[in-house]
Amino acid sequence: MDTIINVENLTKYYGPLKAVDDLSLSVKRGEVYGLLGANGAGKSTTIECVLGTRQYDSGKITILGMDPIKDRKRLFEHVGVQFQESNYQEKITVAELCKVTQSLYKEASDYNELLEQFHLVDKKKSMISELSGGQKQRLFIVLALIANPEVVFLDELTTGLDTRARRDVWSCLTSMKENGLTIFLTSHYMDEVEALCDNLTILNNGKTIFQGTVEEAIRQSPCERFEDAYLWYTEKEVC
Ligand SMILES: Nc1ncnc2c1ncn2[C@@H]1O[C@H](COP(=O)(O)OP(=O)(O)OP(=O)(O)O)[C@@H](O)[C@H]1O
Repeated sequence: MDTIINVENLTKYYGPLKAVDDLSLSVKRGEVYGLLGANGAGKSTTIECVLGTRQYDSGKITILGMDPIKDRKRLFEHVGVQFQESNYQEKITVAELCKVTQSLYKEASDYNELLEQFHLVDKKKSMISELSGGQKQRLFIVLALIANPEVVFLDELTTGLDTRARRDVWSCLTSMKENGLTIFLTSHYMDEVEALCDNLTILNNGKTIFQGTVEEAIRQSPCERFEDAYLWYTEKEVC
């Protein structure tokens, strides 16, 4: 299986703060990879470095065989990113935003199909400002997938979604994974990580404190449940 993302000894400082400390990880094609850790652990910084939108101090990153900084333009043809709300103007309809996004890519997917999959078809004519938090979140995932990417980055995947919507997003992503999509995600929900992730890294203040599968995380801790194991790794909380 080929490697889609390879990070070797990544270190990133903000002034004196070491936000990412000697991180190495590797993501294979068709894998769902989770980057976990409390607020401020260094997840977003890592994603930005991998995408080439943030300079780093040392280490080596390859994504789809490219250097994220040198090949940033070419890279963006093959990568989907779930941006957060503040990046969009609100007085534009869902269909208009999808169309604009589609026009940015050479090999875009049919957004109508994606809107259907993510239960947003009946919102096509709605302004972004009229969507609920959960509908916006689902739209951001659709926008990330319009590029027909080989790898998609989903930051805080289902924050703000209700239980039904979370399950629907999980099943859509699982079927996309079965079609070969590689998914790199961050999440604060351990049930989601258990449901989706093949492999994961847990960060704590920029340092890697666990790498492996959910099962390995449980096995290498004194806990029986993954959520307890996660807290044991990050806070040394007793199971
Ligand atoms: N632009 C910046 N300038 C200075 N410090 C920053 C900057 N961005 C992030 N940091 C700091 O770097 C550390 C890692 O932040 P980062 O946003 O990568 O964490 P995170 O794991 O994504 O957190 P969250 O779960 O809250 O999104 C934090 O201590 C944060 O305050």
